[in-house]
Amino acid sequence: MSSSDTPFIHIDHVSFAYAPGQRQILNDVTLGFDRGRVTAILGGSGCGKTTLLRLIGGLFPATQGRVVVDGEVVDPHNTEKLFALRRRLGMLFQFGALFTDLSVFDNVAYPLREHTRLSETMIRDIVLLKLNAVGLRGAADLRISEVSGGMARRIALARATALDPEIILYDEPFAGLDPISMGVTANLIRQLGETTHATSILVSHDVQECFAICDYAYLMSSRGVVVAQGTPQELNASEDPEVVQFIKGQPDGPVRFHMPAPDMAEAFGVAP
Ligand SMILES: Nc1ncnc2c1ncn2[C@@H]1O[C@H](COP(=O)(O)OP(=O)(O)OP(=O)(O)O)[C@@H](O)[C@H]1O
Repeated sequence: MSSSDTPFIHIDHVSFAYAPGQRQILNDVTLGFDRGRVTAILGGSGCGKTTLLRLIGGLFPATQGRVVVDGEVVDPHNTEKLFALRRRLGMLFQFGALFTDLSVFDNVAYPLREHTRLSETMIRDIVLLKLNAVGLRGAADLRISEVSGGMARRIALARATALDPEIILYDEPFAGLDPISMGVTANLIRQLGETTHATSILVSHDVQECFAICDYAYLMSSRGVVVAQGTPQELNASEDPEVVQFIKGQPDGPVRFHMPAPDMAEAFGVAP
């Protein structure tokens, strides 16, 4: 969050557990997302990044605190408001989640057919425009089984932006991609944000890809707290050992590689 004003999307002192008595995934976290900016939420596996996206999308209520989008508190129990919020959201799921039995064209057309009453001629024009924006207009008639992983991610991007969302949530957009496809996807996320003025939030553990395209980033830890935040330049310059360890991908540092576990000898039932 670059200013002290209330941000467009505000996660305000949120704590969260999936069920009463279960492990607290988020512990009093506060994050802000400015309108029209690309903000990254970084952190190791299981630290609650996807959970944060679920709270923004109203899939679960915060246990404590509140999630505010454009001045409205997100309330999963208020179906009408939730529906209105979801119309403003585009979501790129981990690994794309395309319909494998549909063509590329039909995948991108899907949200338009589901959520609008546009004519097929209009839908065709929009789909081709969206595919063109990701460089895949020529692939419209292919089946999903015929496209590469990198292409699939771009098709998923075209689908996520089909309804011109104001907010786009990206869950691990670089997972499983080769370095070239990663770079292409990263640039597309930036470009789509710039051309549509969407507010983009991406969760990832690919630090350098995110730093290349984001305006601001939060670093979460496995304790379910925000350990650092700032522009990529600020975070790159940080001397905080936890930040340095995460950014440089070092195995040793304040964050332990091994989860707490019984002694090896004890676990294997052999005498020490
Ligand atoms: N529906 C659920 N019910 C109960 N626990 C869950 C549920 N979804 C996730 N969790 C747990 O919540 C924790 C945080 O998960 P989350 O998916 O938010 O992490 P993440 O940072 O996105 O991780 P990754 O990078 O591996 O996707 C994990 O320990 C996970 O096992």
